[in-house]
Amino acid sequence: MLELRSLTAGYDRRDPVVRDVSLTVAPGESVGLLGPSGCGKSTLARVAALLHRPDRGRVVIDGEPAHGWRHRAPAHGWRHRAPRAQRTAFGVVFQQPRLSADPRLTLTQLISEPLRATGRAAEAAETVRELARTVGLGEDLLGRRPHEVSDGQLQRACLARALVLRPRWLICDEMTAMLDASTTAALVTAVENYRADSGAGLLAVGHDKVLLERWCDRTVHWGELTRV
Ligand SMILES: Nc1ncnc2c1ncn2[C@@H]1O[C@H](COP(=O)(O)OP(=O)(O)OP(=O)(O)O)[C@@H](O)[C@H]1O
Repeated sequence: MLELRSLTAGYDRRDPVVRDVSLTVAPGESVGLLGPSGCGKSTLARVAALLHRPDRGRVVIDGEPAHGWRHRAPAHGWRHRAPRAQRTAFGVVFQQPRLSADPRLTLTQLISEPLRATGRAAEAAETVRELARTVGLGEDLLGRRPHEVSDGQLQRACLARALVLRPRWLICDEMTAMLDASTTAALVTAVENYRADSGAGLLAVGHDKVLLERWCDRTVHWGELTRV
């Protein structure tokens, strides 16, 4: 179970963008979270994936409260305080692949980066080939860098990277917002194939009601999440 309990979060403690929001995703369940632009969906998604520390409230992962969040450490860049088992429980895909892909890496390096970071580089070659097939990325593209591929191709690589550690929870934040209909369908199918195989739960955040209602077991609207 992924439980977001009474979360308050934002960028200014005096004026949080997420206020007392609660949401639960059951194992294997897919939940679509709908809301207008700027309401705080991305912020909530980042808190859920342990990338942004909430001001108040808890994230509870399979009964275990989250212990730490990613934070910026002076002179060290980003550091993660959550235990590895908790942070690798999540695979996250964001709206803009170019902002979340290091331009110096080839797609193979990009996809396998979480394996290298967790001491599993030896598995990279085979796993990347397999995942490239899962997300519909031709092998000829794997040696290219982000500026040499399209947004859709790069987003496929970002999805492959999100799946590489076989997370129990997937958080897709407007994953397909800038993509055409056929790439959207391919990415949604890749996520669903992975979920059917792994039993992972999904929180898909977006503003496309038709897409999320078709994709997910249930959808909730931002306005329903705040306790009254
Ligand atoms: N890093 C940041 N620093 C300060 N304010 C931010 C930051 N990121 C987002 N915000 C503000 O927080 C509010 C919520 O933003 P958020 O991205 O969570 O909304 P959203 O619902 O995901 O919007 P969209 O659908 O447009 O992506 C907005 O008013 C935004 O300007």
